[in-house]
Amino acid sequence: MNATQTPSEGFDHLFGDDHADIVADAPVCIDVDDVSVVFNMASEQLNSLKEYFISLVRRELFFKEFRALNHISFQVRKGEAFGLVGTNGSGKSTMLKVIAGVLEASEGHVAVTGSIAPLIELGAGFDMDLTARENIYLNGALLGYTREFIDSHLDEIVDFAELRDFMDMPLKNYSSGMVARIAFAIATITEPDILIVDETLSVGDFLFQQKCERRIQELVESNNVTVLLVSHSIELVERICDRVCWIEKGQQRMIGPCQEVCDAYKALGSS
Ligand SMILES: Nc1ncnc2c1ncn2[C@@H]1O[C@H](COP(=O)(O)OP(=O)(O)OP(=O)(O)O)[C@@H](O)[C@H]1O
Repeated sequence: MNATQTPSEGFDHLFGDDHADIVADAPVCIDVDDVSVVFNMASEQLNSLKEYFISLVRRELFFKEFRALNHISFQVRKGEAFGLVGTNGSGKSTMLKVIAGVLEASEGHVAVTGSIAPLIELGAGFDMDLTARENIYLNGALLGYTREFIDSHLDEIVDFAELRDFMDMPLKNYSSGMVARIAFAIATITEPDILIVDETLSVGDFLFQQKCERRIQELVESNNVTVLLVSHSIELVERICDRVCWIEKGQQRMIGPCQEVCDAYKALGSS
């Protein structure tokens, strides 16, 4: 399937390996239908908030439109591991934010069935002044967990993150890798319907990255959890994903079986 195909066309024959075959008949749980995202950006370079307001009051401030996503369409089935690849600034995170409901599409629609655990922006859903323990409850509540549920799973979360000695330290004193550990541990303590993983894992050390990858693989193998993965590690995408969508400079370049799309994407480097 290429960028010009509609999402409902030519879908089923694209699955290659065993896991992909298993989920090929599952119901669609993410339907991205002709989505565009347009950002308004100030057309002049303004150096301070003061300059901005003066220009605004004088009606001298003009905006130009920037299309971060241009008519993107794809469907993801329940239990599928779906990757998004593309070079820097191509719109992958923007796409994830629209799916997670953090950002509204300027045009088109996204329909999502099920609960989402979004690991998109590191620290989103956390209060850096609170301790890690307090943040586990705060972030857990945002993911829909009750206090009783967190109480009974706290040890498991802390053990997975391997940060038992740091639970009463404010999160602002954590390194980015430590924040990622807490965020990943909370998000995957149960099986969310949809797990969205952006570059969150890249700040973790290699041991923690391996642990997260194993956990993601377990969730994928359960056939119940849909995983949406954005990573610049093409090897990680190749290991985890069934299908991949390549978005380049806001345009949908290619969608299909993981290896096929990854090979085409990697060929960018040799052209
Ligand atoms: N709030 C915003 N306002 C204006 N432009 C934005 C905003 N958010 C993103 N953009 C722009 O949209 C484009 C796509 O950004 P996005 O973060 O989705 O890319 P990406 O593919 O995830 O990039 P990377 O691989 O570097 O993380 C970029 O040019 C970025 O500057």
